[in-house]
Amino acid sequence: MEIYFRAIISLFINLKNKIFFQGRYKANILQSFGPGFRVHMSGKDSKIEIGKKTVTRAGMQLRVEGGTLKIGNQCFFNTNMNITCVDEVTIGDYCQFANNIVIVDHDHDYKQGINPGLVSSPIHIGNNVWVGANAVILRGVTIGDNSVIAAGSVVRKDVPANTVLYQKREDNYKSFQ
Ligand SMILES: CC(=O)SCCNC(=O)CCNC(=O)[C@H](O)C(C)(C)COP(=O)(O)OP(=O)(O)OC[C@H]1O[C@@H](n2cnc3c(N)ncnc32)[C@H](O)[C@@H]1OP(=O)(O)O
Repeated sequence: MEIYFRAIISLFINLKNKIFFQGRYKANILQSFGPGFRVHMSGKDSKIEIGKKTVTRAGMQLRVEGGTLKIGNQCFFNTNMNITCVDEVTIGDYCQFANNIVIVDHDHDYKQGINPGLVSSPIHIGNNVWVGANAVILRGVTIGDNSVIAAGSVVRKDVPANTVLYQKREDNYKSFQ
């Protein structure tokens, strides 16, 4: 029952976004958007394309300010997924995203003093990529097909296809008794 309810809500969300953002928002009608799915778009060049059968849990936020965001078919986004795009972000088919993931394709150009501009570069995520909880994917990164990003990683460099990225941390235990 819930699946049909979600499909109907998603249809309305798509319709609202299509009317509001006109040709700049394209999404297949077959989606299952969770509560709090939000699209923010500013700038006439902003574009969002979403393939079919996207499933999102609560709190997915897509913010595009002059860039292009493309999400492929049959991707799953767990709670609190957050994508901010001023340049280009592409996600392939069959990708799985865990909770609290941030994808951001720009930095503040902090070396330029107060109120700096932005520096940006595209992010490309291949097909069948699994991203663990609390990962942050930074500008300029390409993640190859079938790769895994371990929970808590900050992805700053390209990840080859068919690999697991994990960033080792040391566990330290100090007794207080
Ligand atoms: C839609 C959804 O996805 S919902 C489910 C969400 N689930 C998650 O977010 C969980 C994500 N899972 C992980 O991060 C796991 O730790 C995995 C998948 C990376 C483990 O992969 P495995 O191949 O089994 O790795 P394994 O446990 O053998 O660890 C290999 C090494 O990586 C290290 N490692 C594993 N995970 C992490 C991590 N998240 N951060 C840092 N280091 C890690 C291990 O300590 C180990 O180091 P060692 O070789 O010095 O002992």
